[in-house]
Amino acid sequence: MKKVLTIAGSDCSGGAGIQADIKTMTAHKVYAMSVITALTAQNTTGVYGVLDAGADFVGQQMDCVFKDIFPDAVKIGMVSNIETIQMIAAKLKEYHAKNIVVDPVMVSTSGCALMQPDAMDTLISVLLPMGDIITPNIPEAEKLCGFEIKNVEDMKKAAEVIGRNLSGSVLIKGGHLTETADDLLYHDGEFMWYRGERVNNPNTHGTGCTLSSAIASNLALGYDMKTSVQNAKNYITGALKDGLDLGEGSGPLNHCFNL
Ligand SMILES: Nc1ncnc2c1ncn2[C@@H]1O[C@H](COP(=O)(O)OP(=O)(O)O)[C@@H](O)[C@H]1O
Ligand SMILES: Cc1ncc(COP(=O)(O)O)c(N)n1
Repeated sequence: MKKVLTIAGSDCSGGAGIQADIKTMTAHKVYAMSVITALTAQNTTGVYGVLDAGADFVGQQMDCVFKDIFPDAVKIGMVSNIETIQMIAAKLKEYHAKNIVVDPVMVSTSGCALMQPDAMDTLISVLLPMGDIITPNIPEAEKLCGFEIKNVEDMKKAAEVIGRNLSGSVLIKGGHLTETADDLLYHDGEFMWYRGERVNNPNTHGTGCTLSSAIASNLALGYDMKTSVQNAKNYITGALKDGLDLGEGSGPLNHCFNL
């Protein structure tokens, strides 16, 4: 069985973070492991509290995982502070982790900050360059490239600017555009569009976490980058189309729609 590790924050309401990641990985029939960076008290309406696990304890969890059940792929989500980011980067290097997917989580779908503002530079300079692929949404890509993204042309420019200093691929997710849900991959100097049917579903809590975990699962299963992104895109579209409607705010997806 292939094994995938998520390094992310816990979402007690089960729609995003570690919980979304484990459900997605399980639906892909890979063995899921988790290193928890922070506990969040959140639900579909907002994030009400964050309790950091602390860099040392994150490092200890990573030691336990990598020394025993070595993952075939690693997905990184919410990492809220500088020390934790540095610890994760050091451990990924120490253990020669492979198939690294970095989702630069900054703000939740409900609009709450999940990363301390002063951690941005460390994320950009230390963690993003370690990714085989990074998966910013449009607001995150805007922060990374420094200009506004209003249309698909801007997405291309942003992908090129963000990818310039990285050896891995950049996937800019188009979920925040209003007409389409097309994602753009910048891979080995080439652009590739993943055209997605825009699903009329306001319940998008955890879409980014789910997509990045689906990519990591596909990489672990041995698919190449382009195929992994396509398979993950098909999975997220299916999970959205299933139309689960839970909670008062932007609800979670049905991760098990295909089982
Ligand atoms: N309404 C929608 N219909 C179809 N796909 C969507 C929709 N909203 C988001 N997606 C897809 O979900 C994935 C996550 O994108 P996005 O919501 O932009 O990320 P994030 O959750 O990080 O903000 C992308 O593949 C995006 O195209
Ligand atoms: C612990 C945690 N991690 C990440 C997100 C972002 O979720 P989304 O996938 O909707 O951007 C979240 N709301 N909570």
